[in-house]
Amino acid sequence: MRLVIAAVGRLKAGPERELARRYFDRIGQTGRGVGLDAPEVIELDESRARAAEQRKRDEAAALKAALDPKLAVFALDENGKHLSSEAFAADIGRRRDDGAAGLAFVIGGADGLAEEFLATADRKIAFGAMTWPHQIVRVLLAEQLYRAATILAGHPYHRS
Ligand SMILES: C[S@@+](CC[C@H](N)C(=O)[O-])C[C@H]1O[C@@H](n2cnc3c(N)ncnc32)[C@H](O)[C@@H]1O
Repeated sequence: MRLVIAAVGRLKAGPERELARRYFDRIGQTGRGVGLDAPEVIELDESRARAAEQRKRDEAAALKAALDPKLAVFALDENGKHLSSEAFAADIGRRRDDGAAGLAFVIGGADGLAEEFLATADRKIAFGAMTWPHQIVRVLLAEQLYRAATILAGHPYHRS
């Protein structure tokens, strides 16, 4: 099953990019045995519109255009649902078993994701109630996807 990370904003060369890449590589290795592909990353430029609402609308349109409509959309949003790592892994496993084409995990830019985009997402997931910078969210997501792959594989990385 495809795993796509779509982000508004580019991750510059540096520690966050390196760490996310390290987890993506590990997902490629562990995921192979449990039917999960190595994540594909799509990075989109932030809109340069003057008004925040317009920037969010532009970014939502760019995300819609960039995402394969066959993918289920998991929006990362601080107002989303708090999930345990086991529940996150179980959801991914269920969708894989149901024959889903793939999942797109969407991270907003400095203004966040537009309400209209969030309203059409299949799931909204929060990594806690606090607001994180998109670079950190990408690393958190990479680690949780790796953890999910290890949970599905029965690998001892995750200890509950
Ligand atoms: C800097 S935050 C956006 C800021 C915030 N929405 C606002 O308008 O002040 C950038 C992106 O990181 C992700 N993000 C930040 N905190 C998060 C959290 N606690 N849980 C999940 N995603 C988060 C979301 O995708 C968000 O759109």
